[in-house]
Amino acid sequence: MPVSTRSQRPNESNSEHPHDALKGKMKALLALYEEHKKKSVAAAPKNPSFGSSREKNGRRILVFVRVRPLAKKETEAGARCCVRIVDRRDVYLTEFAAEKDYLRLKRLRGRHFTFDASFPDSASQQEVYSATTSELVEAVLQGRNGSVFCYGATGAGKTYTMLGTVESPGVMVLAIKDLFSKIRIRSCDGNHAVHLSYLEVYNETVRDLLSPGRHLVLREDKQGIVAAGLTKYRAYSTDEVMALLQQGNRNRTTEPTRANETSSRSHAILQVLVEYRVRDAAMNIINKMGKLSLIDLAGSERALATDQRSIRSLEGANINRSLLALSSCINALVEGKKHIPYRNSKLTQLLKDSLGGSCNTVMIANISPSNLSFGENQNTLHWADRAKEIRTKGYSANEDALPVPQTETDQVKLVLDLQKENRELRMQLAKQHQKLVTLQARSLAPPTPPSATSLLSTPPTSAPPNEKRRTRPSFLAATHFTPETKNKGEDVAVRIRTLQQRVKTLEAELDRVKKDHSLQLKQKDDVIRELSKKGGKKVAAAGAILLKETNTEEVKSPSHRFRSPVPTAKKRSFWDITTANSPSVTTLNGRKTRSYVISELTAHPSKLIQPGFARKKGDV
Ligand SMILES: Nc1ncnc2c1ncn2[C@@H]1O[C@H](COP(=O)(O)OP(=O)(O)OP(=O)(O)O)[C@@H](O)[C@H]1O
Repeated sequence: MPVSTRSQRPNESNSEHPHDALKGKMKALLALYEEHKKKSVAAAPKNPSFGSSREKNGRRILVFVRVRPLAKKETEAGARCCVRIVDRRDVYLTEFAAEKDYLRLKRLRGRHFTFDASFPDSASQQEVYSATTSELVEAVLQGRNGSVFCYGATGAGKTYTMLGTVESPGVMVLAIKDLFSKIRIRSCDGNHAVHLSYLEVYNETVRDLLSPGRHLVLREDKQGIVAAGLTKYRAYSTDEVMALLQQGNRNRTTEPTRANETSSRSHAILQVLVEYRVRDAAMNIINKMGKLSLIDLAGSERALATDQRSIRSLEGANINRSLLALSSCINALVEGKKHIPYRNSKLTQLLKDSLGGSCNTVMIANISPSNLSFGENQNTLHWADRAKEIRTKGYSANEDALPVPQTETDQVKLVLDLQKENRELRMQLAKQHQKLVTLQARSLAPPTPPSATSLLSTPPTSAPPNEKRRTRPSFLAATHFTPETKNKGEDVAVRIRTLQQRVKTLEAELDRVKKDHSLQLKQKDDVIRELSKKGGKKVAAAGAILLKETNTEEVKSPSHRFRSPVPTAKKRSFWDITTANSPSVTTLNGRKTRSYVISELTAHPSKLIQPGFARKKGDV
């Protein structure tokens, strides 16, 4: 109703001045906006970091879902998209009525799931890697174990996610690249050693993919379940790891099934072990270790989806059996049962650490968007939803002592602390150097016992005599040279020899101190450089001062340690290798593998032949 407000006074009751109306509207709009903002914040995918999921009674397994694009075959078969991802977190699965089911034609049934993050078919490999695995790689470098496994029906995109193609490398490849670049940033003097092993579980037998031939036996030892005799390769560079990965993939068992032309018929586990040394508070060197397990499971499948013939049916039965064992373990873990039936299959024995140990675990559930795969998708999402409730134990006991800064203030504080420690170390070094110079001068001068006494008993420092000094044990306190106790008439030549010996010892000690110091400076500078990158301007400024200081030191870059050994022939990089559509080959035992051996290459056998990656997108 139009109201004339002209004659009304603004403070009159029931009157509404145009300004008031406007104000009211503004208020309502603001309230609406605030409400919307709150809702969208609540709906936005929470950062599924391990920090946030770290709780008293262990950490929850992080579960992600990835939808692959609709395949050409599916489109041709008239498939419709039945998966919708909202806010990168919620997955809506729609069940369409059958075309001829006229009564229910318009009736849609659906299910809704929420995960730590969900990736639509447009998500890139890098996006998936960054959200799911990059934190695990960082944690492995701090002595924690991490596992990533892909779960889903056959043809849902597990191998694509894990291995990828040469053009779009998957999680395994990106993790290894990231691991090496992180090591290069933080390592000093080849401090990190990377070992690699790659195995498959095929028909309930464990095989070494890097050295095929024998069946391996699983044993439980201090480190958990291990495959006895599994080859462990020491790797020095990303290229080397890629070559090993390709070698392993060529040996992996694959078969065309009705659902997927290169279906993985085995579960593959790539383990990357990182060993490194750190100093504890008492400056003792301690060894640490972090393990990253990257697992590409074979596809769960309906009997009809694959050929029901001979070997295939046996493979299918074994795959389903091990996946069933996996779901029993998930159930038992979720229900908090005391007995977890890990022993029911080789796969669950190998996954024991990832599911119930001290491990950061990530599950990536792969689904197809096709309504023809509704049943499989529902099944996958059901287990993924269940897995969300699994909690693994706390971090491993050998967790790194380096504090992880939470806020900018923490970072600034850490930088300042490190600067202070750095200054102290520099002072110590200067003092040691001064001592050496004095001793050298002393050795050249004619020996006069009383002055030698004063020299050696009083450290040459400008600090006041009563100043509290560091308690670092010094060789100067050694008892075997005490000039006061010597006779004045002692042979001068003997004294000089002794003194020269002391100088030698002192030089050796100084060398050691210098090395230690350089090592510590480098480690701290690396940390500061990293923090400066992460942190705000304050950190950058503080870091810059320190870097400036550090640059005056002669600290050798350790990066050379991570280069591959000098190649004898021109070494092809992983990226140079072509992926011609070579056919799979059959191995001696009759099973097919991902071997793509080109005839030209077989004439010159090399470690760096074709990668056994998943088929390209166009081949879907
Ligand atoms: N995100 C994706 N983008 C493009 N193509 C994809 C994607 N995911 C899967 N594909 C393609 O879908 C096909 C099947 O994928 P893949 O072989 O990875 O399935 P899988 O789950 O490993 O199957 P199986 O369990 O039978 O081994 C492949 O051709 C692959 O290239």
